[in-house]
Amino acid sequence: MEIKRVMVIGAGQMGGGIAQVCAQAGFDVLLNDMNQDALDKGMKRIEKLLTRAVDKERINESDKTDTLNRLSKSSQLQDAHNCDLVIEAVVENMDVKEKVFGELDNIVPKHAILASNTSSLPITEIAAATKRPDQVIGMHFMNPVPVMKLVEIIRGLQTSDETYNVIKEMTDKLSKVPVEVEDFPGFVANRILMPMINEAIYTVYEGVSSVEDVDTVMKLGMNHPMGPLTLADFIGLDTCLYIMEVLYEGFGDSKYRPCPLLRKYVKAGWLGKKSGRGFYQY
Ligand SMILES: CC(=O)CC(=O)SCCNC(=O)CCNC(=O)[C@H](O)C(C)(C)COP(=O)(O)OP(=O)(O)OC[C@H]1O[C@@H](n2cnc3c(N)ncnc32)[C@H](O)[C@@H]1OP(=O)(O)O
Ligand SMILES: NC(=O)C1=CN([C@@H]2O[C@H](COP(=O)(O)OP(=O)(O)OC[C@H]3O[C@@H](n4cnc5c(N)ncnc54)[C@H](OP(=O)(O)O)[C@@H]3O)[C@@H](O)[C@H]2O)C=CC1
Repeated sequence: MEIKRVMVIGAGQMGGGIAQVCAQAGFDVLLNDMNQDALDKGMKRIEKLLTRAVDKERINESDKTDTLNRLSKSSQLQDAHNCDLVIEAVVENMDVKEKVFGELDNIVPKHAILASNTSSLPITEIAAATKRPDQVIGMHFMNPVPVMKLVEIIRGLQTSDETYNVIKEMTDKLSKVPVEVEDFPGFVANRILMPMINEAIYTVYEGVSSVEDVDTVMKLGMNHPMGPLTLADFIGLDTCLYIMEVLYEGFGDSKYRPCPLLRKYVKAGWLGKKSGRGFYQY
């Protein structure tokens, strides 16, 4: 099966990045969000990043124009009726994802593949919301999508070899590096990363050190490009909390309990960079 037309659902920080790299790789892309404001902001951000790439001479003006011409906005799921692949990047919530996949299953053509950019939720369960579980797969991009090379490809229990091979080939075309991962909570990336971020939050919560100092320790001591609390703000504290909850529930092990300070910040609406306040102010 050849993929030509792609819909990306959710015009947040991940959906926008995924739509951009797909359009840059030559695919026709529909960026979908039910929130018109998010859609407009997502498109503007893509344009800004492409302009920056032109300024840095990584692409030329006509690459930028061609990429933008391959991108369109969509506010209705029905627009997926002629797409070969849909990549979902809405909020990290199983009920919302199941609803989106259930609806998509009745809209997209028979041959279409449905992928989720979920960072931790079981692909097998998302697939069960459709009548095509063999054509459902996890395609977990890293943030910021245009910069990070990795894509975790997660096979659900019923994902077919054909679906896996099409998505692996697609990932290669996006100039990303695929790593095949089994369907377990948090996959590989977040099973390792998120407990580290949660522990950094506990370190502040227990008064061991300040936010700035925890970040400095990990930046200068371990050569991490960002300290864990800056990274948590960058990912989104809501997303960090949802992932910790998936790990905690999925493994039933207290070592994954989310730090109460993380819960408190999310309840306050301090979601990190995207809301203007998290461990830092933006
Ligand atoms: C939660 C999950 O499910 C999984 C995840 O994604 S976990 C998060 C994984 N990501 C990380 O760990 C990111 C860690 N941070 C980094 O690697 C770096 O700090 C960074 C790449 C984000 C920024 O790098 P930096 O050297 O500090 O800053 P800067 O020089 O401004 O940026 C480097 C390049 O990245 C680009 N960039 C930075 N932020 C960007 C963004 N949000 N979107 C697109 N491009 C971005 C810049 O344009 C720049 O490219 P050019 O040099 O070509 O202009
Ligand atoms: N942040 C990160 O670093 C990473 C996140 N992910 C995963 O990517 C997904 C998205 O995360 P992220 O981009 O950070 O989140 P954001 O909050 O930035 O964006 C989510 C977007 O999806 C929209 N949305 C929510 N529900 C629906 C729906 N039913 N239909 C259409 N659009 C909807 C939201 O609209 P509104 O604002 O109106 O709610 C918002 O625009 C999550 O599953 C997350 O776990 C994966 C890798 C890294």
